[in-house]
Amino acid sequence: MSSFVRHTGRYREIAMALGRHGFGYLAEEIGLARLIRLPLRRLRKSEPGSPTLAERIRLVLEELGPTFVKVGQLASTRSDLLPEAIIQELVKLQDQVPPFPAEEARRILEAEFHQPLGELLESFDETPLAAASIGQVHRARLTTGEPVAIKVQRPDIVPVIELDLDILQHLTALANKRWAWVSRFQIPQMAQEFARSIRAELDYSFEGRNMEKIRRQFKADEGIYIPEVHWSLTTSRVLTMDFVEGEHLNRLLEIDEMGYDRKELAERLVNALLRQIFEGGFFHADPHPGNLLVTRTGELAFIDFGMVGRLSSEMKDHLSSLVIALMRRSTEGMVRAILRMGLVGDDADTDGLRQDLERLRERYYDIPFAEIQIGQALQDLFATAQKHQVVLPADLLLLGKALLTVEGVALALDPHLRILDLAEPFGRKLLREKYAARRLGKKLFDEAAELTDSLIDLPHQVRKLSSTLARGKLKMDMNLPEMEQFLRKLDQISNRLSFSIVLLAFSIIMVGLIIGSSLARMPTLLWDIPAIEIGFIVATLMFLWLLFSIFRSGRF
Ligand SMILES: Nc1ncnc2c1ncn2[C@@H]1O[C@H](COP(=O)(O)OP(=O)(O)OP(=O)(O)O)[C@@H](O)[C@H]1O
Repeated sequence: MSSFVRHTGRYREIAMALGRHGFGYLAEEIGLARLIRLPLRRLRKSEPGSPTLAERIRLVLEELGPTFVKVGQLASTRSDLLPEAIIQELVKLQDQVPPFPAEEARRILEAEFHQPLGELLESFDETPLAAASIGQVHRARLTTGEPVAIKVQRPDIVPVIELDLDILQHLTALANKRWAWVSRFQIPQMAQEFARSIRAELDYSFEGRNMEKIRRQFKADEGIYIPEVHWSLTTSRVLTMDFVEGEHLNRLLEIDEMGYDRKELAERLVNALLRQIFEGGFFHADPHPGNLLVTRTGELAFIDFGMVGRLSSEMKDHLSSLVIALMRRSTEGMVRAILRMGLVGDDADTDGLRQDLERLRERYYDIPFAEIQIGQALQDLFATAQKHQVVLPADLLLLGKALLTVEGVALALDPHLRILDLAEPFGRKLLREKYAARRLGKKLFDEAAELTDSLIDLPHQVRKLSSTLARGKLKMDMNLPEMEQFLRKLDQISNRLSFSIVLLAFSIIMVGLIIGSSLARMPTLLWDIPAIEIGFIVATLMFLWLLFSIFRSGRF
């Protein structure tokens, strides 16, 4: 409320922009017009100039400046929440801002490093290479003669963005009170999440650290180049890094003229992103052609690490289940993996989700596996999840978006690229990690897969059950034969689990004893210790007893 009193002017700008594009009724219904005492006729008088809802949304965001443009760009990754038509418009959002004067950039550099520019740098190009909403990039030379790119933040951009983020939070809260769908679509949480990532972009040292982390991963890889950060000339408002001399990856003609093998470049690009995702668990989340260059020496360079994604080991595990399900073309498996990855709302329609996934599976069925475009397939999956109110974690959507973007760049370089061929070794590694016990043989492997799946699913099921209980919504409509079947299954799982644990313990003891007995033939006689013999007899008896009781129960 306090930000409202101090910043009525900005609230008014927002209400007017909404009105100009035909959304005056929103400002009216959440009570914004009343708060700022704006006559309703001023909100209603203008007819929207653009025909579609999606276009009008983009125009409002563009008009409201950097914070809203960033919010729109982030929202464009939420294909789980927003319809495709809106996403298509949001991806067009560009920061169309003029550069700020070089004089300002010079002043900021001198203020940050407490030295005249002439002492900090050998030279500084006054004309920026590029200007965006948060900052602009200048080419310069260090006193050592080394060429660098210096990203300088716009003067006073932080308070402007902070104010907009405050206002956005206030308006979201008002909307949340007014409409039930606002919380159903998780809009307040989404606004908070966007605010967090926009704040992270405001501190360039975060970007520097992201860049370093990925640079470390590719240190030994001569084909991939991540510029080095110059920390002595880096702060939250200034980022200094090696200058990358090269061509952006969408300059196909120039790339051909330089004599590079486009097919090999495309493969290298896809591999580099897959390595970031699956090996590092930390990836460049915005690999559009403006952020990818091929250098004069043929390396593939990534720049702009303002937006990164992380793949936690839990998510990696779920993703591998999804990969298995996709490979087996199993709708059930896909449903299970998606439900585990996402937040399932009360009104999630799992039957509808299953039916739609079945349709999706049929659509992909005739396409040879290696020709499936993985980024597009994931987008289709996420959109299907969205349709049934399954909200997926932001990092997973960033992953989908990054894959889709790279797929677009790579296919422009080489239209015949088979992305799944490149992804296959990573998928196989994921599976190997998931079922490390593979060498125990196929039977045990399958059993383990099933068991792991049931166990992994347990926390989710328990969470679901406890929230249902908390809401007092548990309906006891299980009849007795079903109950009996359920208990038998539970018994079976616990017997298998006990069997595996005992088998493991027994094997460890046996190995210990074999080592022990070979030691026994040596001069130092450990074998003589009677406790070990007694332990062996007890373990064997316990093992036999457990085997007997499991087989007697007939539920193995
Ligand atoms: N290390 C570099 N070497 C050469 N050019 C660079 C370097 N870093 C940035 N640039 C140039 O500046 C442009 C903008 O940089 P960058 O994408 O990092 O800025 P940004 O403010 O995050 O912009 P956006 O938000 O539009 O992605 C790049 O497209 C590139 O042309």
